[in-house]
Amino acid sequence: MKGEVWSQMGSLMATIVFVYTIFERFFPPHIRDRVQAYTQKLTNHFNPYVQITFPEFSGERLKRSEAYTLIQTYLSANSSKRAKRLKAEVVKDSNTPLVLSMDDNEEIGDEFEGVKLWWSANKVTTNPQRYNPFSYYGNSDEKRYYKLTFHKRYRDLITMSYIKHVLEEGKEIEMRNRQLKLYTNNPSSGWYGYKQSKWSHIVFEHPATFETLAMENKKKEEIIKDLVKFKKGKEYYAKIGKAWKRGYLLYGPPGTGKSTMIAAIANFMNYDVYDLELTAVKDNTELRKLLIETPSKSIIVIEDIDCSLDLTGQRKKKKEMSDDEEPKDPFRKNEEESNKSSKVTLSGLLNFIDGIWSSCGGERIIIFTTNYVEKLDPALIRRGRMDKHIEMSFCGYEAFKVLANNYLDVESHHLFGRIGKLLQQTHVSPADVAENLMPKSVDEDVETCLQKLIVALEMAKEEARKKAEEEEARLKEEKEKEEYAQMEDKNKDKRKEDVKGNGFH
Ligand SMILES: Nc1ncnc2c1ncn2[C@@H]1O[C@H](COP(=O)(O)OP(=O)(O)OP(=O)(O)O)[C@@H](O)[C@H]1O
Ligand SMILES: [Mg+2]
Repeated sequence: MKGEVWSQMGSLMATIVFVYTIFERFFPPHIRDRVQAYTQKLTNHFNPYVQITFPEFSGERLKRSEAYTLIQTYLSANSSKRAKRLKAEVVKDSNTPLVLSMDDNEEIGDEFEGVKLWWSANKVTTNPQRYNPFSYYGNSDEKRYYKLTFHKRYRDLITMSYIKHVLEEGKEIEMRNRQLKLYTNNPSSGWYGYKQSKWSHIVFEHPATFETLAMENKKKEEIIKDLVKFKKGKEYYAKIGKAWKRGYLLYGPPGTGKSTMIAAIANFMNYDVYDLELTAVKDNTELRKLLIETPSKSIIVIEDIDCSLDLTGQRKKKKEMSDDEEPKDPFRKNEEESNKSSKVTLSGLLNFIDGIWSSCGGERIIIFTTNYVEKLDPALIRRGRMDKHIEMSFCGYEAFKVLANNYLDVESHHLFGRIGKLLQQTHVSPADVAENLMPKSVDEDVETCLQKLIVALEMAKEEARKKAEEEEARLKEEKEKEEYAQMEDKNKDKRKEDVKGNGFH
């Protein structure tokens, strides 16, 4: 309350100044100036406290001040336990539906590096009679502001470090509490229409976490450590002179959890996901425009990179073929023309990943997924571009245990041993295992589900065995055919030789 006492003292001084100004017309100007200077000095002498105000709406009052909002967030986190009168607000796009902040005319203390300071929430009503029902702000003459009071001895510390700390902390809390979003790129034909933007979004509510992700523990921990290091790496990246970004390549057969892993990363990092559909991007310029709009703390995802445009050189071949033919159908011609103009190239993409563009915004993760890592251009996946290659493989015993825990709430069971052995002998994806573990009716208990999985695994094993046998038979047949052909060739040659020999004699 010390701050409040001094601020009241300040108001008293202000009143004295006010009284002086009423009488000012009775004094000649040079005496008036002197009196004012002395009053100011006197006030400063008695009041060693400095006050800074942060109004809710500054300037044209069109936009709520960002500083005010961040201070409110910071104080909400710190004040809701201490302040006695709180204000509850429903905040949009937040995980916490109700945000508590201190009410008008409340004051709370804070401490920074051992220095005490006070925050108060204030409101002034300049013209209480005038009420504007059309105003966005309700009563347009009601002005709110936060007031920070501290001893003038700490002026530098507070203005240089504390306020920065409050704003950063406020931002951090805001990021933590916000709802994640999943963005997808709009086709460029609609970019310039009414209210259209390059990306559209929905709330991202995927429940996947690293805990529910089925993969070997060692591998999982390695990825988590990598992510934590990246998140804390702002100074490090600045020091080594690299853009603050990291690239992951997730590869593996279908249903092994690549998309699930992306969701787990987004939830873990608390980043928005930008799912980039390359086939809807016309050319490199558009690609650049899209990527430049992705902000900090985001994950840019390009799924099935091997199927996206001419990154692997295959689409290019198709285009070259269609150049020679003259399409008869006018609609087809249009389609082919748009295909021709679809020119997102590997170098365009690499330029973004590596180039100066990538440094705009900072703190970004780029994830590519593919089912066929061997098809990708080595330039795309070399280290430095894709910093980490993560193989998502078939379901092993450890992964199965995670799934059993997720789907059936069991950590051990007498059937686990048998399942472990079968998993060693087969190649099934976690998606297939999960499908069998999921109870399909209320009568299915743990035992039934595990038995169901055993049957499925045995079938998969049998199928794999049959396939292997068929493959072996096919190879054997091919070899026999080859040997037969070689023998035939030899016989032919021999016959020719014989004919030649007969002719000479
Ligand atoms: N490793 C895993 N951990 C937990 N669940 C998994 C895992 N792999 C697959 N699943 C389950 O299987 C479903 C399909 O997995 P997901 O979509 O992540 O596979 P994917 O590797 O992206 O496949 P695709 O290559 O076809 O895109 C998911 O909804 C999830 O429930
Ligand atoms: Mg997928």
